[in-house]
Amino acid sequence: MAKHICCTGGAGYIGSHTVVKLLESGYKVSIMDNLINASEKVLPRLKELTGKEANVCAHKKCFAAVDKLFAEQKFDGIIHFAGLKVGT
Ligand SMILES: O=c1ccn([C@@H]2O[C@H](COP(=O)(O)OP(=O)(O)O[C@H]3O[C@H](CO)[C@H](O)[C@H](O)[C@H]3O)[C@@H](O)[C@H]2O)c(=O)[nH]1
Repeated sequence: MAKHICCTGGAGYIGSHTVVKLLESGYKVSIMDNLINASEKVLPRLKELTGKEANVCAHKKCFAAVDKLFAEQKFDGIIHFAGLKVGT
């Protein structure tokens, strides 16, 4: 059975490229991203690029959606890309 990876920040720059590679490599992928610095348009592009569908939790600061994701899904690993840069 395919390993299941949760990718936080998976709609962002590095995260979305990682999701593409994971899907192409045969992993099952869940994306958790609050879209604070990403566009929803990225999400359908991931399927267009890979022909495979990620499970998406674009939670927009809805913590209940995050709780639901973790209650319903079992993950083999989590890759954490959800973060904001601080300007200098
Ligand atoms: O609390 C948070 C904070 C952020 N995010 C999400 O995390 C993702 C982070 O991705 P970013 O694209 O913001 O950051 P990256 O580090 O992937 O990429 C950034 O750094 C790169 C170089 O390291 C390039 O400069 C790129 O253009 C720039 O966006 C975003 O989708 C954002 O919505 C959350 O889900 N929750």
